Amino acid sequence: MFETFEKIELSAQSWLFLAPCWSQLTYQNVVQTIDWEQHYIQLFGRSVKEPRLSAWIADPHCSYRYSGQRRAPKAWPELLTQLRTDLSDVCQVPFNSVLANLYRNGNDAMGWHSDDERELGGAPMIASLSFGSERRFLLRERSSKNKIGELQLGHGSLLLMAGDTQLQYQHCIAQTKRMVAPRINLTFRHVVSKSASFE
Ligand SMILES: O=C(O)CCC(=O)C(=O)O
Ligand SMILES: [Fe+2]
Repeated sequence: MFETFEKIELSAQSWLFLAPCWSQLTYQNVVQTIDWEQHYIQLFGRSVKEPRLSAWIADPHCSYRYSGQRRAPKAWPELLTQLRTDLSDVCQVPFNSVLANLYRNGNDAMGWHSDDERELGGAPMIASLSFGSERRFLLRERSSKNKIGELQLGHGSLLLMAGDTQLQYQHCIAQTKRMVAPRINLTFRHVVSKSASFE
C-alpha cells in the first residue's frame, strides 16, 4: 500500500512509514490557513501556557481531550480539506480531524506522550505532516522508557504511525538551543466514536 514510503519496523506489530518530500505546500500556505490559539495545561494546580500554539480542526461530532481538557472542533479550511482527502486516499483511513501545532522557535516543544486516547480506537493510523524548520522527533519504549530512535522531520515530510505504535511507544518533539525558524505539524486522526459517549 505504501510503496513510496520508507518502512521503519519498530516491533512485529508497530510500524512507521516515512515519505521525506510528500507535500509541495509552503510554510506560508499552511500557517495562514489556520486560526492559531494559545492553550493552557494544569500543572501542580496552576495554569501554564503550552509551549506551542495549536488548533483542533474536525468534523462537528469530533471533540477531543488532551491534557485533561476538552476541545470543541474548529471548521475545516479549504486547504486542509484537500489534504484530508489526499491523505485519506493514501492511508485508506477516513480522517475526520487534525491537530495542528505551531512550534514558534526552539523553546516550543511537545513532551513525551502516546496518542492513545479512547476516541482514536485501538490501533490508530495517524498521519503527521510537517512544514518549516526540521525538528527532532524522538521515540522511546513506553514500558522501559528506553529511547529507541529519532527521526528528523523536515519540510513536506509525511510520517505515518501505524499498528501498535501508540500502545508500545511514546514520542516527543525535543526543545533545541539552536536558532530555528518556526515549524508546523499536522496530525490527521480518525475519531471513532461520538465524544458524547465518553462524557
Ligand atoms: O510535532 C510533531 O511532529 C508531533 C506532534 C504530535 O505528536 C501530536 O500532535 O500528537
Ligand atoms: Fe503525538
